Amino acid sequence: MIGRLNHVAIAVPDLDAAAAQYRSTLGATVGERQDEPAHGVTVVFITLPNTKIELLHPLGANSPIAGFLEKNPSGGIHHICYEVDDILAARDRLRDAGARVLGDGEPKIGAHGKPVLFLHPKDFTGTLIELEQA
Ligand SMILES: CC[C@@H](C(=O)O)C(=O)SCCNC(=O)CCNC(=O)[C@H](O)C(C)(C)COP(=O)(O)OP(=O)(O)OC[C@H]1O[C@@H](n2cnc3c(N)ncnc32)[C@H](O)[C@@H]1OP(=O)(O)O
Ligand SMILES: [Co+2]
Repeated sequence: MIGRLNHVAIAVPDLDAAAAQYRSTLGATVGERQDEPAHGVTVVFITLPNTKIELLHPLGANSPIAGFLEKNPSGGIHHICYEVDDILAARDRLRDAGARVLGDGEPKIGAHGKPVLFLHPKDFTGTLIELEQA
C-alpha cells in the first residue's frame, strides 16, 4: 500500500541554524521557511536527489511537536512520510488492522497541498508515520 518515501522530518530547536547547516555545511538545496498554522509548525524543506528532509519547528501555543522538543531539546527525527495513492482507502485499511489514526481521522492539507494523516507511533515500532496522498 505505501509507496515512495516523501520525506523524513526532523524537529529542531533553531530552524534558521538547522537550515544554514544543511545549506552551508552539508551543501544541500534548502527551501524557504513556510508557516503551517493548521499543523502548528513552521517548516523548511530540503530537496535531496531521492527524497526530502522536513525541518520542523513549533508554531503557536499548541504545537504537536512541543512535547517532542521538550524531551529532545537538541532535536531529533520526528516522523517519516510515505506516499499512498488513496489516503481514505489507506486510512480505512489501517483502522481495520487496529492502527490508531491521529486527530479526528479526517485528512488535512499538508505542506505540499495534498491530504495528509498521521498514525500513532506506538502502533508502528515507535515511529510516527505521516501518509500523504501521492
Ligand atoms: C507541515 C504539515 C505536515 C506535512 O505536510 O509534512 C507535517 O509534517 S505536520 C508535523 C507535526 N504534526 C504532527 O506531528 C501531528 C501528529 N502528531 C501528534 O498528534 C502528536 O505529536 C503525537 C504523536 C500524538 C504525540 O503527542 P504528544 O502529546 O507530543 O506526546 P505523548 O506524550 O502523547 O506521546 C505518547 C508516546 O508517544 C511518544 N512519541 C511522541 N511523539 C513521538 C514521535 N514523534 N516519534 C516517536 N514517538 C513519539 C512519546 O514519547 C510517548 O511515549 P512514552 O513516553 O513511552 O509514553
Ligand atoms: Co511531515
